[in-house]
Amino acid sequence: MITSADLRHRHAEVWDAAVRHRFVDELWAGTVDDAVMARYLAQDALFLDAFVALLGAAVSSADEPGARMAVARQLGLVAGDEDDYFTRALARLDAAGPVEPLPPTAGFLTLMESARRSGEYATIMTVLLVAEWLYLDWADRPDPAPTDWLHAEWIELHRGPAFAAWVALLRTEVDRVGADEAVFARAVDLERAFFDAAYG
Ligand SMILES: Cc1ncc(C[n+]2csc(CCO)c2C)c(N)n1
Repeated sequence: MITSADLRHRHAEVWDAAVRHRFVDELWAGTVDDAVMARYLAQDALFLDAFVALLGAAVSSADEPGARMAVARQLGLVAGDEDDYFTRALARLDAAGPVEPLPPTAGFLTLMESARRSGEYATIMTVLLVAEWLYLDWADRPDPAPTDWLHAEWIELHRGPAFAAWVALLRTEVDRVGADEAVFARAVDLERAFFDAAYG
């Protein structure tokens, strides 16, 4: 069975392009243009809603009580802290209005909906794994944090021991039940395209 480590290795080129994206560099440097940050976060709010639904599907389809409880705990966290950041960030950027999904967002919404409808725990967990692991990877730089809370908190939400433990759980689960490689590759492509789209 293919492991999460193999998958990341096989798709390293696109993975690394996402993790070292201009958006990530600028976020760390605290120099992301407000218009770029607003476009990114408005799209990510759409992403996040489908992501919460997908976490619900993972809770529902888990084949093991310990894993179900761990995913349910994470679902509660996402609905709390992360939602609070979006509310404050979008208000500050004057970007709280409704937006249409750009193509990478639409691609993610389709991928997540199809995983959710499949009810396949392995497929659902593969999408969650890419979304969380790739974010942990870019947020885990040793660089000093930017000073503006708008940038610093977006980094803080994606690193630290609790978030790393959640990613470790996703890897363990995907390694246990078997990853869906096509879904993994599609999700990595979409992560890179999602950063590109923030630049219009
Ligand atoms: C396009 C896109 N991909 C991945 C994430 C990462 N992510 C989604 S929900 C969440 C909360 C923690 O479980 C995290 C880290 C994102 N925000 N946007």
